[in-house]
Amino acid sequence: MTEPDISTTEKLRSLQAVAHHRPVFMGFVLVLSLLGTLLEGIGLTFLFPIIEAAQAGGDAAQNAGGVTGLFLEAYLALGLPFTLEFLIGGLAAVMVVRYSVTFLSSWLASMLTVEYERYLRTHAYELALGATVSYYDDEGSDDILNAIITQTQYASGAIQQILSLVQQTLLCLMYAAIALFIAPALTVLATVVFGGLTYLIRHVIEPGYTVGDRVASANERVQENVQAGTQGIRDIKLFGMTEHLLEEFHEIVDRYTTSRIALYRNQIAIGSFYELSVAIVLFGLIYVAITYLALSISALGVFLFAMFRLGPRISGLNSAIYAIEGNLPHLVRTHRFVDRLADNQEPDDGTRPAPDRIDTVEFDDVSFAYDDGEIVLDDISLRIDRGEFVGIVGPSGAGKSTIVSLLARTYDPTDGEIRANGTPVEEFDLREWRDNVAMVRQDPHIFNDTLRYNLTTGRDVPDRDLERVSEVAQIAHFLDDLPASYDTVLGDNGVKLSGGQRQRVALARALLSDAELLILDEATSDLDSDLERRIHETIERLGDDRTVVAIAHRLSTVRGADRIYTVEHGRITESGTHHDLIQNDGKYAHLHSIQDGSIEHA
Ligand SMILES: Nc1ncnc2c1ncn2[C@@H]1O[C@H](COP(=O)(O)OP(=O)(O)OP(=O)(O)O)[C@@H](O)[C@H]1O
Repeated sequence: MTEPDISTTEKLRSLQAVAHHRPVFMGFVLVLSLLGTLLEGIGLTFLFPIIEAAQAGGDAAQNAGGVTGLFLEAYLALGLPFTLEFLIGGLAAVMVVRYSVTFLSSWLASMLTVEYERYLRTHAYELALGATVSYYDDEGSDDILNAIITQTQYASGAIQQILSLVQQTLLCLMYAAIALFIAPALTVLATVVFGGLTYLIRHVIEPGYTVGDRVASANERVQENVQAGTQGIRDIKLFGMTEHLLEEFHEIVDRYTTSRIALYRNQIAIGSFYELSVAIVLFGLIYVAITYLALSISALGVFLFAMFRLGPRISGLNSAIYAIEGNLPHLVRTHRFVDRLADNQEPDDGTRPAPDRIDTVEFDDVSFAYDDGEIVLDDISLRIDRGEFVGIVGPSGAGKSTIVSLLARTYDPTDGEIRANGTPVEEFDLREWRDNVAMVRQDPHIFNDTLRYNLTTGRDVPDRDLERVSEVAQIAHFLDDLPASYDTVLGDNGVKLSGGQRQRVALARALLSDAELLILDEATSDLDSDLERRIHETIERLGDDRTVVAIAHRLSTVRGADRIYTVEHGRITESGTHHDLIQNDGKYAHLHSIQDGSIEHA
């Protein structure tokens, strides 16, 4: 899926969202950074009394004016001798605290980063599980997977970079303030030169977010390609698509690699070029300071030291900004994705408890169109009573599966109403309603877990219930062939089972749920007719409490139904028992005659 361009407002909104995540924790890290900066400043100004003490032969107190005077007062207050040894000791103590504080703030910042990644992933996954099926139809599950697994990882990197940016900015401001205090004119000159260099570099090198956006979109495509390759491996092999897929993969991975290298190269280039420039500029400043300004040795020492420390910080600042820009596209995409998920949540406005017993289900003039707007169901009206076996037949694409999707509320009607016991189904709590509906699809999902897990979906179920449904769904027939019986792992999407065995597992799973409505959407199509007939007979014998709706192309599947609806082009064109419909001599009779082989078909 192509993403629209990222606007500045969107970037700011994303950064704001990051800043609002755990604001107290973040505030604490920032306070620690500020403390680290102050301690660095104190450490730096320690150079004043140290140089002066060195010049005075060990005792700085003789000459204690200005900054040194402040240190003298502090030492007197603490009852410490104001000598070179104690000054160096003091500086060492300040540095120990300073670097301990920096360690703590960096550690907490990395904790925040990882924690933000966990938050983003969990939040996105929760929303993804609650999103509508039509959202999945539009977005594609591979994009959703990529957004949750990969994009969140890059996106969370932004939090650490933002904190590092703040740290670097504070340090820069502190060095600049000290330098300004010592030599205002020289500092202004240095600021102009450094500012000019920053401007130049940022206009010569491609912006971080442009390269970052290329990385993000290449990354998405890598994921799509690999997913197609792994999930569709059988068709890929059978249709000789390996080469084409690999060719595409190489192309995208090349783009990903070049963009990522460019991002790192630019980041390093900014750093290196800046450090070189700073070194050269500093020599110029030293020359100006010595030749034209009458600075004391201690002031000159501190000024130069501040400048030497400032240079790499400004370079670090630029790199941090570039890195943030590189990660911004991931962050913005992740936030967009989360917003889209939030906008596409399944409705939860139904407040009534769903009925424990469903006596009737009615479709009243129900029409439906998917997102593309084309009418798929047109004025469908039908009725299903408790204990009935209802069949739905019709040509491919007629709308049969859509009818039962509406019943399970995977989608809601565009027009008309579906009622259960006279109440519109939208008024029921969605989850409770779905507990009433057990659907078995033609191609059910089998979890890469044991047969037992696939039947119970993780619930505690007594063995006798397992055996009961296994008998009905004819699982017992192949159970002995499985090496560990119910505890056999069935492989990725049940790869170790045949199509018909997969269908039987899904059928048993549905029967075990004891839902009021059992919906079979081509659920036994992969079984031979004899096995299918036996399963259907057993299901029909389960009693009057079991309401069954079965969609089938093979008409023998629904031959025994209490009522059969024929659907054509989204409309119900006839209904009745098998006998009625044969008498009616309409579409059903026609399909029946084809399947019986009594007429030739083109
Ligand atoms: N998720 C979807 N988004 C858009 N259109 C869809 C979607 N699912 C189905 N359709 C369209 O709706 C129409 C009815 O599809 P449906 O699956 O209900 O038919 P069906 O009678 O069950 O077909 P089949 O017997 O082949 O399974 C088809 O034209 C199909 O292309």
